[in-house]
Amino acid sequence: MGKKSASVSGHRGFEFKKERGQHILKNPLVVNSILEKAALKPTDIVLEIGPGTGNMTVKLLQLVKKVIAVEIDPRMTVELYRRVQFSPLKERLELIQADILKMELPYFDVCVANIPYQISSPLIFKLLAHRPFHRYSVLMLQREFAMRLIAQPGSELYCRLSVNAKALARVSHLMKVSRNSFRPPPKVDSSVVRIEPRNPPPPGNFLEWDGLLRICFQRKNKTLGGIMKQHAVLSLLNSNEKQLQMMQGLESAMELTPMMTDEEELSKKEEEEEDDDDDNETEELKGMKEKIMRLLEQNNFSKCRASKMSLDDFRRLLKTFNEAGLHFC
Ligand SMILES: C[S@@+](CC[C@H](N)C(=O)[O-])C[C@H]1O[C@@H](n2cnc3c(N)ncnc32)[C@H](O)[C@@H]1O
Repeated sequence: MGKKSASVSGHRGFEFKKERGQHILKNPLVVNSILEKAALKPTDIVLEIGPGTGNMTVKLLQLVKKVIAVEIDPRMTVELYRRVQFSPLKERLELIQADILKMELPYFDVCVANIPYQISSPLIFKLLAHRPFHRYSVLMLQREFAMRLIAQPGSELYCRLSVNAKALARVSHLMKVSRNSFRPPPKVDSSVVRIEPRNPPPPGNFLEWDGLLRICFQRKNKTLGGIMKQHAVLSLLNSNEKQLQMMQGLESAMELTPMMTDEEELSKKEEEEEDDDDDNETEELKGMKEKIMRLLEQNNFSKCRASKMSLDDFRRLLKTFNEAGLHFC
């Protein structure tokens, strides 16, 4: 049972839980409009996340071959099952009681969902990382979050999420939905967006890409020249560079020399540790700073600010660093 303040009395007497984002779409015109814009095919397998009491699910079942509905709240799954149990449409429904963030996603063609807003970000990236690719997702999101997803460079809402979304998907705004279309009404307005994964996905290591964006968007209006000379950034790039050089050295040593015994390896490590000199660190970071500033200057990045940089600018920035042997993870 949720806290009293976090629950609202609702459908058939049970309480809607705010912490589960339980805002039921009560306006059938909105449901119809979402489904029309979803342009589903009769052969589609649809993943619905958080079917709740099933207002959208019963309509989806009439349109497609199969609906896989994943709902965390057992009271909702019971309610949804009750609605379809005597209908032939029941055969098309696979109802799974689970936390969508903790389960392995099944195969699906399209995802259609009025999701709990608090899981928007991890859920979208989970959907985009899922293989095989789905055609697209049609999701109800908090309006401001939706606007961040589609924000363009220079807009106030442009952020790391906007760039990552553009890198991995084509996102379009489908419709606005007012808070009065839900029961209980949420405190924010909503928007429905269509998110189509880019297939093939962008090449490269996503963690490194995201690492670069995190740094650039720490202060999105500060110049890259200013951001990249921070101690934390210099140390990160420096230790990644050292690690990479060590691994490259190790690879060539393994190619050229016969395997050392464990004892030989241990004594070599001890010798190396004795040679280590902490005072070198500041000198190293100074060198790293000069290297980075030169790199930014030569490639016209020093005065750039993340808030105004396009997807292509960030791609070029990462390539510039990587070609100089510098990595963000
Ligand atoms: C905004 S309501 C939408 C209900 C219904 N689809 C509708 O439009 O009326 C979100 C639903 O997602 C469910 N939910 C919340 N967190 C979830 C999670 N992690 N995994 C699966 N379902 C979740 C809630 O219990 C709730 O039924």
